[in-house]
Amino acid sequence: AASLRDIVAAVSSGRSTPEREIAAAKERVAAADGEIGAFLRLAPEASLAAASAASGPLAGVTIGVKDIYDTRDMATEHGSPVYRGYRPVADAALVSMARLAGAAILGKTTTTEFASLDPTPTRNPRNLSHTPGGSSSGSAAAVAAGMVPLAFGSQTGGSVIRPASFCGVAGYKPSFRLLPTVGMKTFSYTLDTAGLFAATAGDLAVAAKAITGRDLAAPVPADAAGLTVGLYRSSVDFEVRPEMLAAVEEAARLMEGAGARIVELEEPAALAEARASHGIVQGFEAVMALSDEYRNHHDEIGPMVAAILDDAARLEPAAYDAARRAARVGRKAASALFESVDVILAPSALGAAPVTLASTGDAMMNKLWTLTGNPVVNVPGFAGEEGLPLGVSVIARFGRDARALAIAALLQNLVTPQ
Ligand SMILES: NC(=O)CC(=O)O
Repeated sequence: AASLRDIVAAVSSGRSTPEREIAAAKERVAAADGEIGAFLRLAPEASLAAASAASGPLAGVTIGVKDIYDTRDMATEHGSPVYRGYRPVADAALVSMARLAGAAILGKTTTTEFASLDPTPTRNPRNLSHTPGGSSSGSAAAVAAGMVPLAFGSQTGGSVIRPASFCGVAGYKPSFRLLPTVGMKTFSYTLDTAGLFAATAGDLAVAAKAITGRDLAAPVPADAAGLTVGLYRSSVDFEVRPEMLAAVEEAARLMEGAGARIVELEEPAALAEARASHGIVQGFEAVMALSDEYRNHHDEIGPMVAAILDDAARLEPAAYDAARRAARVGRKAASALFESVDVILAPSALGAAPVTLASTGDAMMNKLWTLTGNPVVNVPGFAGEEGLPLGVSVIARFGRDARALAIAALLQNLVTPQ
């Protein structure tokens, strides 16, 4: 299927029209989604007709939106029976901004309940016996299957970068709060981050620029001359499968071959402690954010999210405050890392997608960077066992999203030359 940039070029040149792109996307969903299950529902014809007449930098670009984002024209159920049939009055901010940029919100994609851990029925398009990852399961799968060129996800632990890695697509977890989470169901209000999926890092940059109006589509360097790239050695690398460690090494070798200086970065203790504090921050805030659902619908919600809330309900405020202090110290340590390197390379997941639909995998490789708020881009194209994809994360200093996207695009060009 055509990439986002191909569609934008075709529509702006008159070779295609938004109406044709929307019809083609609907056909792709009808043809592929029966066995994948990425979409929950498609937008009403009136909305798609309005999008067919839209103009703007994303005219003709169809988007799959994770069903924790409010949509004015479709039910928004948060992956939960508690919200069955729930109809918001207004679009979430990011949805509204995408419509203003001319995009067509094609439909809602599956999410784990409240964007936590209870898996959806969605399958990995690369191998249907494997999980697509979570919590943005349908968004990653819809892009990986070529149904839509762009999808919205979110990350509180690893819910953009991990499914992007499992499904072999580019994923972007922006600097914390770069994209608004207004109208997106809250799980943890100091962690929840709106994110994007597309075929390539270049497509992500064009989408992010069009939606935000920020100059996030910086020119992609022809080579890595002058770049210093940190090869991150975390305190939990013993949990990473050898094939993923090899993929990160390959990414470093490719960058070195393109002129980068590679330096090994041992994880500072402050970042190991910050990673260990993520669960306490996440759970304590989720018990408050979901207080009504937890108390009035406890027996209806999924067993995994219920267990997380049961555990977190026992946390004392002092424990949460200590975890927040560790997070703040971690953010300072993360900032110090970037005094010596331009970007960091690290695993996007512990390995390839597990051969199960009963779990969406483990956020171990992602949750630190969600907590520190650094921009992360998953670069697909590394090959794991059984032909399953592996992704490598390009991580930049907080606020340097254009740099993260540009260097990720460079790495992607090295991994899979265009
Ligand atoms: N929402 C999340 O990020 C949870 C996960 O990593 O699966």
